[in-house]
Amino acid sequence: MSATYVRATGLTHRFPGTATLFADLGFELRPGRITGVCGPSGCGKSTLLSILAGWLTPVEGTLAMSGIDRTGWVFQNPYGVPARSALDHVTLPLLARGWDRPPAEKRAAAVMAGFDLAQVADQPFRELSGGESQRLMLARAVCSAPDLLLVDEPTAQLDLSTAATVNATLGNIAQEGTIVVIATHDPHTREACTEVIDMETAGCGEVAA
Ligand SMILES: Nc1ncnc2c1ncn2[C@@H]1O[C@H](COP(=O)(O)OP(=O)(O)OP(=O)(O)O)[C@@H](O)[C@H]1O
Repeated sequence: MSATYVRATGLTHRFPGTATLFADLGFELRPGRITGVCGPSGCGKSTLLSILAGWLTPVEGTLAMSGIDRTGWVFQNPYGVPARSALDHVTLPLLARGWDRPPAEKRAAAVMAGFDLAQVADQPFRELSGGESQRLMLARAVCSAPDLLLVDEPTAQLDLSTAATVNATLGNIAQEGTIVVIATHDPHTREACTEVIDMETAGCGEVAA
């Protein structure tokens, strides 16, 4: 069985005509770890997630990956089908993976409970609060069983206690063997991570030559 990892070497990025966001960033991501991408607003956290997702090529550096067949992404802004129930959103990726509906709904309900969403399972997406919608996106991502899960600011819209539930659940997902990467400036989420990529020390704010 080959090892699963993501290894970044010398990652440097800037957009055309802008300052260097980060320079010579090196790190390794492994299953079971929960890695925080931390730093102030605008320092390039979402940009680094886009590079990890393969949507953006860094201006310098390399990304080596092994064993990553499926990448999940949970955006800062939740999106869903307004009239469809919350439970349906989480069941769908399981059906897409070949599960029958009854076990898929059972599994989806259990994952939703882990994100403190049991009470909104039958509500249409349009009736969910911002924080509920965002947690729903996390539950949906978990059910697509990614090897690499990229999460952008999961606790930005949440109160302290719900944020703690989300942080604990992300930790459980990592323990099940998923590589979890979280972009955050929430100090509590940072504490819940097993490793931290500190963008502030990686060239944030440097001016391009
Ligand atoms: N496609 C693009 N072209 C030019 N500039 C961009 C592009 N995408 C992002 N930027 C700029 O790059 C900088 C970093 O953006 P990014 O979204 O990665 O920051 P962030 O650390 O995730 O911020 P936040 O915490 O506010 O979400 C910002 O100044 C942004 O305006």
